[in-house]
Amino acid sequence: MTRMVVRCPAKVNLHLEVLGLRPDGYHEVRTLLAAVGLWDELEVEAAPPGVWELRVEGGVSLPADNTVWRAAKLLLSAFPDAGGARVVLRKGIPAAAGLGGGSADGAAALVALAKLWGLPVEPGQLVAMASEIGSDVPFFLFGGACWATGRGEQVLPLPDLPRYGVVVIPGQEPVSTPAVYRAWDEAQQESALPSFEPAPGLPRPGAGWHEGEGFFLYDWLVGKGELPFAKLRNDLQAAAIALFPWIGENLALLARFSPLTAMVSGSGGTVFGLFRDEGEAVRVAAELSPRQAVAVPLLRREESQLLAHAE
Ligand SMILES: C[C@@](CO)(OP(=O)(O)O)[C@H](O)COP(=O)(O)OP(=O)(O)OC[C@H]1O[C@@H](n2ccc(N)nc2=O)[C@H](O)[C@@H]1O
Ligand SMILES: Nc1ncnc2c1ncn2[C@@H]1O[C@H](COP(=O)(O)OP(=O)(O)O)[C@@H](O)[C@H]1O
Repeated sequence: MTRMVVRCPAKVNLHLEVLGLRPDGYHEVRTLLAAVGLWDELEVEAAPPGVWELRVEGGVSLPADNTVWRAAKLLLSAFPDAGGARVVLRKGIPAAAGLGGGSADGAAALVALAKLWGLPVEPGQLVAMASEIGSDVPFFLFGGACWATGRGEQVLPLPDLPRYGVVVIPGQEPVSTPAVYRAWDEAQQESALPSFEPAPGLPRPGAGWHEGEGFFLYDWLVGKGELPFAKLRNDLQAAAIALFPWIGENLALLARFSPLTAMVSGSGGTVFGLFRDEGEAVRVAAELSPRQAVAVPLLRREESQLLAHAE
């Protein structure tokens, strides 16, 4: 294999609980992540050892230490003789929007370069490298719908969701994830809640797990019901809106169309609405078009497998 093109999907957080600030500076979260059909494209071509070139297309300029380069560095430090690469990253996913584009690119770079260089990477090693790149990166190795805990890097794959239609409004300016988490911290201090001490591996009642009720996705998981739309929420939403009031305005616009649920994705500024099917999502997006709204499908696991799209 000397050349490969991999498509990298975006994600939305259908549910995001923030449990508290951890001693390591990250926040303990529980989140329902779902891959959606909004894509970046990563093209990798084999080159002699020592050659590394990355061209980014799509009007976005990325930091030198971007997620694609970080993926390559991790592989090269584990396999120093792996080789070189010429890479083109075509950005279709808006950056710093809560859609996980950088994380998807990092995961795609790991799998594409490992394949290109023929590296014997163990699955566990790949997941460990992914979590080193970023908290949301392991999710993209699994795709579909996943429940993620810890700082978001501990991922449990879930069954595919029904074919809901999603309308996303990406927003008008980049939103910094650390700034939104900091705003969440400040809001907690004002309400004088204690900070969070993680006890890894132990389910904690009160978040996702409702005492007496069990895991709040249980009925859906065992095929006994719909997603619990009324219980889905994003704990970062208020902080994101406080920093960027236009996020709240976009949310209000979506709410007019009676979605099953509508919320901020991750730390924003994307807001999304969930609709019964793709046809309804397409009609809503057409009415919201001045706000750059797009209708995107929720992807089945099979459709969001990174290598499944390799040419
Ligand atoms: C909010 C979420 C929800 O899925 O997504 P985005 O809005 O970024 O897409 C994630 O928690 C973002 O994950 P990700 O973007 O991978 O974050 P990382 O690169 O690991 O961390 C960037 C910074 O965000 C903060 N951070 C991130 C994850 C986490 N659980 N707690 C944090 O406090 C920290 O300040 C960290 O230095
Ligand atoms: N491959 C990449 N694509 C986009 N942004 C990247 C990438 N690598 C690093 N970044 C940096 O990560 C930040 C967050 O990007 P992104 O993953 O798009 O958003 P979010 O974390 O909100 O989902 C960007 O502002 C950018 O500086």
